Amino acid sequence: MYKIPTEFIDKFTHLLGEKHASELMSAYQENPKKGFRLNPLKYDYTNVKYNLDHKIPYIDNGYYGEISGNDSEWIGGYVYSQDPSAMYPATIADIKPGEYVLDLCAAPGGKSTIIASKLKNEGVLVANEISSKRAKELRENLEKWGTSNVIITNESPERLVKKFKNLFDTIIVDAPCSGEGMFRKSDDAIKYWSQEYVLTCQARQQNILNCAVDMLKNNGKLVYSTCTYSPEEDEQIVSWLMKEKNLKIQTIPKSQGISDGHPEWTIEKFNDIKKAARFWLQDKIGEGQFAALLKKETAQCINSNLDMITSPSKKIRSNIKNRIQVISKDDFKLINDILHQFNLPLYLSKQLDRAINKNNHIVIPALSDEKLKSLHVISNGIELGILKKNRFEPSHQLVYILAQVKQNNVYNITNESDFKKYLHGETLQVEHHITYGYVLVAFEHHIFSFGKIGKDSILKNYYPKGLRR
Ligand SMILES: C[S@@+](CC[C@H](N)C(=O)[O-])C[C@H]1O[C@@H](n2cnc3c(N)ncnc32)[C@H](O)[C@@H]1O
Repeated sequence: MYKIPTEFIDKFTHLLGEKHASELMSAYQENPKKGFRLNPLKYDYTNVKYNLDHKIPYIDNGYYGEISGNDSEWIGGYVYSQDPSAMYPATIADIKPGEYVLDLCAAPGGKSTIIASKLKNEGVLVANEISSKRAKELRENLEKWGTSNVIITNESPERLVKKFKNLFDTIIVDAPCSGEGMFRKSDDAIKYWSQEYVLTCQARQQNILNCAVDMLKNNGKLVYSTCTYSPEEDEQIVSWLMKEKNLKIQTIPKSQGISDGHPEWTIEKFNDIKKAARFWLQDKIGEGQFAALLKKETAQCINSNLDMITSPSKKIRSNIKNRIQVISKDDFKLINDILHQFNLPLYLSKQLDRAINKNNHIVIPALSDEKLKSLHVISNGIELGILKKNRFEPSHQLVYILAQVKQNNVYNITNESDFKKYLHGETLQVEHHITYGYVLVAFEHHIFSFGKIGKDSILKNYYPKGLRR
């Protein structure tokens, strides 16, 4: 571990006093606290090999413990590894199915996977990430989670706000920060720390939040969180949101070990800043975290552009029709023949008539393409598969969605060595299998791929090349 900068130690000794600062500095020398969450969107999701005795109190399906990236649970998207404190911010807005939610700084997807679990495939989640490299990881994690109602964008907040004024019920800004709560996990966070960097982060956070507030609808909820301790990036930002943006801070549930915010670390000293939450390392419940919930209460009723998004005008509708190929009767039969070899989640069956053909990719969009025009959209809703000469090939994304309901057409790999071979891209010799054609492939009952069994009893490998290991 890198040496913690003296300037940082002095700053927190001044803020916390000798005793608490020294407790914090000692806690930096201990091992990070680990946690994981099970995925309630999957069928039989508690059927995992982990010890579930140590529940994290504030989060559904969250547990203290460690998982491995080689586990079938991880590979199939049945579990997500996450710092226990980092699970907290996405729980405080009490998101309900059907809401329009924006996760503005979303990669790698820790908060977005919680939001998707809460939306239960109803409503819309826009998961945005400014870095294109990190946006790819976000997509992989959200697909594995089995999300159907998500739009992944790779955009700056400034460009998003032009499209999405006054639209969202809830926005999460899990802001880029100086990472003082991550010193145990990341040497880079220590290496890059300086007071100047804290102030750079503060300015960036204000820019992001300026856009976020404009994208919230009246009465909308804003979650602001960081994994840092500096008041400049935490309480002072919340104070600025209250004073300059007129947002109202809300009471949030705090289980044992979660501390209050510090009004005395701001100029305005609003007593309500106490409603914010802090996770101190010395309280041993997770890594460092700050979170606050605020509400936008504007006097006048602002028209949201939600209507335009959900039901495009006649003119727009006809433009969309011109650009998107209608699925022909024959193609629809090809698609249906494959899909109906599996059990479909009810919401998917109900939406099949919304499927469109975009350059032979069969997609059920979460939002109309017209509204997303000019944004860099990485994915929008569900891709069911691709039409190739007189056949339909189901997409890998569909695997994770089908895993939400009980499936019968599954080939269960029975030993770890074959599991590894399949992940590597090899074919397998199957025994005693009566079905031919597409099957879902599982290990330890965790579905993670499609495969295709031929008359020669060979299971052809459909695990995507980009994921093979
Ligand atoms: C703390 S991380 C987000 C973690 C994520 N919410 C999760 O739970 O997995 C902050 C993210 O903000 C992104 N970011 C950096 N600068 C940004 C900016 N100016 N606007 C929006 N996002 C930015 C970073 O690329 C990073 O992925």
